[in-house]
Amino acid sequence: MQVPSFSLPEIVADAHAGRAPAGGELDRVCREIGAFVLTGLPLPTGLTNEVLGRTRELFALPRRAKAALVSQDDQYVGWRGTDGNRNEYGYADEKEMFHIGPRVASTLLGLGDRAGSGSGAVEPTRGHTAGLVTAAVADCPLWPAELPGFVEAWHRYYAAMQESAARLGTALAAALGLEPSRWSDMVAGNWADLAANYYPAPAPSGAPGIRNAVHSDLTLFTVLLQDPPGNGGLVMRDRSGGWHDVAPAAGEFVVNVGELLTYLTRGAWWAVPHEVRPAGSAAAGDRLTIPFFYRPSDHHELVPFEVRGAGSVSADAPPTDGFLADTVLADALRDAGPLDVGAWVRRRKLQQRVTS
Ligand SMILES: O=C(O)CCC(=O)C(=O)O
Ligand SMILES: [Fe+2]
Repeated sequence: MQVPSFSLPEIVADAHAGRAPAGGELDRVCREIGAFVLTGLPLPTGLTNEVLGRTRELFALPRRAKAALVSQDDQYVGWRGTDGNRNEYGYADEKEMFHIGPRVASTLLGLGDRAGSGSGAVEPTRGHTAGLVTAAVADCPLWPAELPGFVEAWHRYYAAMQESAARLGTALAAALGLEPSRWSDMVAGNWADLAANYYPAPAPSGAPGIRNAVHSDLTLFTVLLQDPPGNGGLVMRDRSGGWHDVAPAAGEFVVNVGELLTYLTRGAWWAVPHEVRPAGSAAAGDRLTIPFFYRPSDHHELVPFEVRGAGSVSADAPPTDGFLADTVLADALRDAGPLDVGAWVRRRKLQQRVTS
């Protein structure tokens, strides 16, 4: 099964015209599947290939250079390796990661001053990028100073993702029937993170392991770029238990609903559990993906929306099969009271950590 596809300019135009985006389909898909393909993002020509290529250069650095990018203070940013390391949910995945956001790298916001300003692609002028790498590296030691092209591409891609997410937010708010300011106030000064997952080709001997164990994201939504061909393997589980393939394709992004939207809609929208299945064999090669994790700053207070179907799933209903999204659903229904995003995320991470 494939997930549905939406054109960003079309669903935004619907929202601006006061129509239900895609004739109500966007809302239905977010309730039932929690994932869709998105096209028509405002990206300058060549930027996705540039960011993918530069990110491959990062993972190709000698291990010692990458180890210098491990954060001492915050295990969720910087570089993390494969050797038996557990991911933030406590699972051992076969992947390396690099993760960064404005809470540790304030220069990421420097190119974002056009956000929300128009319909064209986000492209900083030369004057904007001059001195950027120097400023970024001086500001945050997690940037690889030996790869200026990486630092610049990540800033440009971050700005384009912020603009894309702002536009998508307009359409999602319309799909939920929210006042536009209710959404825009929530994401003003957001702490979206940009990350990369690198899954090496499996060893020629031995069974390939799971690449990214099942989880749902602690975001409002995530916008994922998959390296085409990338070798696939990503699957999403809809609310009724069906698994959907989301194969990489040029010009396509995968959007998945995150647990913050399940919480805010009190269960109406589905934070889709997903995983990256093992590569069939070493011949399948490696895989690179770049997720943009969109969430408000830790200081934002979560106040659930009044939307159709909110809370209509009973808190007493037993979890269907123990997937993580069932837990957040029960939490959302229990009405946890005022909670800021930072406290919510810390609580979710503790709940998700596996011990074996
Ligand atoms: O690499 C992928 O395809 C999925 C990545 C993912 O789910 C994540 O980083 O949260
Ligand atoms: Fe994910």
